[in-house]
Amino acid sequence: MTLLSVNLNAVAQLRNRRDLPWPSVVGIARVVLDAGASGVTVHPRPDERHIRRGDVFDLAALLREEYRETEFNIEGYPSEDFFALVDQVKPAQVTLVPDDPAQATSDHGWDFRGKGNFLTSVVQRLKAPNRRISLFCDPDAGVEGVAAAKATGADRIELYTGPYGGCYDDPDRAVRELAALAHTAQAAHAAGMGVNAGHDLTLANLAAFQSAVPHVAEVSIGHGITADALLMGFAEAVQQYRDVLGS
Ligand SMILES: CC(=O)[C@@H](O)[C@H](O)COP(=O)(O)O
Ligand SMILES: NCC(=O)COP(=O)(O)O
Repeated sequence: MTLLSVNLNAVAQLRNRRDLPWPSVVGIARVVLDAGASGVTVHPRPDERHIRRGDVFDLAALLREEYRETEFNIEGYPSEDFFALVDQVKPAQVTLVPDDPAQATSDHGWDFRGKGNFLTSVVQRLKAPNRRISLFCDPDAGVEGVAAAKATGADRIELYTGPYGGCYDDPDRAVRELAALAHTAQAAHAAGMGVNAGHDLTLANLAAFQSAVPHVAEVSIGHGITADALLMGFAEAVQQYRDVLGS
């Protein structure tokens, strides 16, 4: 069984088109949590192109007051602003990504060997009771990359599934991407690390991913499920993704 955390970035980006409060990020969070999502994910980027700091605090209050059994996952680059936000919000999970502020989206995992000392100090600074630290991880990190990730003291890796998601019109490459993801997931499990996954997962590619890649505890999905929700609504979309995940 793999849990589903719904990323609300795309909802916030739609809201930001106008100086108006809808669609409501908190309102959609309620819908997806009521539909059985295990939590919500946000990636507050420095330019606030989608999720704003206020959204983070509003969502933290919602989960603390109304959805105590669910998890808040905050993604971001470990800047001083990010540390301060995490200290104030105290999410259940922090997912660290090596993103430059100018990046259009997250498109690579950490260089665990080259940034090992940096990540070790960051993980130690973020460690707290009831908080999990996850590191964004390239699909081909393999045994050596996972060993370097483990050495930082992080709890989990998050498999970057963007290259797999981009194979929607290339089934042969999709098989190769899944093999790399499965190898790294197996290595993480053997090393005693938890395995998350995310980026460009969709209803169309999730079943093959779920069949091929072992030990995945949680997927965080935003862009694809939002596209589906425009057609079927978020409650139905969450149910269909959960049906595939068995959660
Ligand atoms: C880390 C990752 O792959 C996504 O969670 C990220 O949140 C995508 O960011 P954008 O929604 O800004 O593309
Ligand atoms: N960590 C991946 C995530 O939260 C959502 O990524 P995407 O589904 O919006 O590509």
